[in-house]
Amino acid sequence: MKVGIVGAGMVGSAAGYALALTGAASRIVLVDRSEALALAQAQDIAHAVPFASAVAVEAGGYEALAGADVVILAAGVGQKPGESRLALLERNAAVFEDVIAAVLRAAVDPILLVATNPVDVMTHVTAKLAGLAPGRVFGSGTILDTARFRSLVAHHLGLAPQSIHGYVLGEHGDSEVLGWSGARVGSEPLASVAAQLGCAITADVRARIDDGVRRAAYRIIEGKGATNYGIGAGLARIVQAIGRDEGAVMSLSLVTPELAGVQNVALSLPRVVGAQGIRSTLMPTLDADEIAALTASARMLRDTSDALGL
Ligand SMILES: NC(=O)C1=CN([C@@H]2O[C@H](COP(=O)(O)OP(=O)(O)OC[C@H]3O[C@@H](n4cnc5c(N)ncnc54)[C@H](O)[C@@H]3O)[C@@H](O)[C@H]2O)C=CC1
Ligand SMILES: CC(=O)C(=O)O
Repeated sequence: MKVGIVGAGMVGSAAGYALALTGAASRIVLVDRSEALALAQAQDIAHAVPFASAVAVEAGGYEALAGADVVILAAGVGQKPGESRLALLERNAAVFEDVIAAVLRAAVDPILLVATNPVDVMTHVTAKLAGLAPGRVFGSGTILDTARFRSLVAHHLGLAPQSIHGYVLGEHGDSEVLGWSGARVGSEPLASVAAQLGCAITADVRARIDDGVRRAAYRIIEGKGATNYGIGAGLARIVQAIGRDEGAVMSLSLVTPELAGVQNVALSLPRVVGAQGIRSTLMPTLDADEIAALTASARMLRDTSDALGL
């Protein structure tokens, strides 16, 4: 599978590296407005290939995206310390005006996978600019927040994150909703397992994990200026699910016709991913507080999209 990556900075290069290590792509093309950066990243990733899987890694202009099955969009600005994702919207929406047109001049009917923040509204911007079939334009959404949630719960219980099943929903950002009520460990409800292991999820534990998920990006950006490894791995995992036509369930952002009375809003819900992109959505079972929080998140995103005329 040929995968294009537009934006060869911290996120784009981490995605390329993860794709090379996992073998989720057979060909990776990096494109950036800085040709020198794209070339340097491609060469550096290519030097990992002898230790990893057989994948061709190159840099090029937009024309090099011809034949790409999936194009990851990671171009634009990231947050400065203390800055919210939504504060990036105007700058990154302007970048996408040019980027999406250039991608679609080269690649025929690709799947567009948006990582640029604020990822939900940027997914909506991309869907509108691209005009591709629903399901072929979607965002990484809360895949990273879900990974953070699973990691922190796993750490509290002393278990593997792979055995924790639960999703973060709504915005990839400050209004996101941790789906505590539906979270399970193996096939058992989280609260039951936590009690059996003597690691109850008290209000304090819950607040600490919520903060750890919701504020992770702010803390990491304070420390190293960007986040990249988690999202890079998440993007590669999504590409893998597309390439293998897996039917994997992941929390991803898609323009959703209606949620809790809010129309036409891009946000994350559990989505089923296969060769054609997102093939369906699974409505999660939530408690009353979670429904209220998800509705508020959807309304906020809809209001933000309104401001852009989406
Ligand atoms: N969805 C998620 O979970 C995450 C999203 N992000 C977002 O990903 C985006 C990229 O972040 P970083 O890689 O850290 O930033 P970065 O600054 O390291 O890389 C961005 C790259 O985009 C390129 N670029 C800018 N305008 C362009 C254009 N018109 N055409 C082609 N290339 C262009 C720049 O030259 C730069 O190399 C940000 O919006 C950031 O907030 C970051 C982490 C997680
Ligand atoms: C930057 C960002 O969106 C994240 O790490 O969650």
